[in-house]
Amino acid sequence: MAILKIENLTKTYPNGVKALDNVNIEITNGMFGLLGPNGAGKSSLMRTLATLQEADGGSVMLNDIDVFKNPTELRKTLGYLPQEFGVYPKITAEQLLDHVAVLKGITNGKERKEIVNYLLNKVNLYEKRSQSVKGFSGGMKQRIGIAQALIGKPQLIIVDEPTAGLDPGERNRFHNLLADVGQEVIIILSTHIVDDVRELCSNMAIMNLGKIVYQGSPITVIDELRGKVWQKSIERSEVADYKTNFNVISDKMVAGKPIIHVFADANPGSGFENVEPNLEDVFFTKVNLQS
Ligand SMILES: Nc1ncnc2c1ncn2[C@@H]1O[C@H](COP(=O)(O)OP(=O)(O)OP(=O)(O)O)[C@@H](O)[C@H]1O
Repeated sequence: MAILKIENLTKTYPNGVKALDNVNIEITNGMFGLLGPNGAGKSSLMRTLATLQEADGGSVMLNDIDVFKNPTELRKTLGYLPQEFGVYPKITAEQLLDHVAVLKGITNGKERKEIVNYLLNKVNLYEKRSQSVKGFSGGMKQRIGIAQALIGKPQLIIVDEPTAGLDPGERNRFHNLLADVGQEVIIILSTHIVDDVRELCSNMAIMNLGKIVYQGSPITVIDELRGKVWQKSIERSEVADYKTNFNVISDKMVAGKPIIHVFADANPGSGFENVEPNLEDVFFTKVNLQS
């Protein structure tokens, strides 16, 4: 079983932005969701774990590998799918995987061919292996991206905002693929899409303004909110007033009318009804009410 221990991680950019503010997380096998709004610091954390940028302080251990002291060791066992997966203009799917396999130190040509074919099949792109990756759809690009991340049997796989820009069908296929990669390794899924985490992850953390504001299972944190989320349909002109007078978690338009969710220990007033909390409520409670 793999364990990733992140301790007291800090990073302040030269412009003064504190992107990582004493981050502590422990992650074991399976899919771990890192949820946060844009600018929360997720990419900074992912890039630091992938040894693409240095932290100012703190430590990261993957089993007995000290990631900052021994980045080369970490890279041997890392699969990384960055937010923007850039590819060379003319390269085919097969050539791309072969190239990454060379970079990961698989020097034997026959072995490389076997791995490349296995992965092309696994991500359902074998038939497209001779096509230029540049012309792939968003979903196909993400699947070839995960295939390259799987080369070399990594213990830690990091995927940064993998479903942004995918249509629902592509998103589904990508989810199935991630779930299929299995429970053998640590997969960190960084996203601002609450549904991605709800559907895939047994453990998660919520990040905001460089800090971890929650870590645990989605189910536990939903249980903690039970009985405390109240819903009311109001007029558009009333939204600002309600935001001033109540702990409004979120407001959403349903059939042209705003429906607000309010956080309160007891019924906040007439017209409110208690509703079953969802992960989106959790996310907005942690992000909006604590910052
Ligand atoms: N190279 C950099 N120099 C200066 N500031 C940066 C740099 N990279 C990120 N930031 C800032 O650090 C904060 C965290 O950014 P980061 O990209 O890590 O967040 P994020 O949660 O991944 O957001 P997004 O989903 O938008 O990528 C933001 O305020 C961002 O503007």
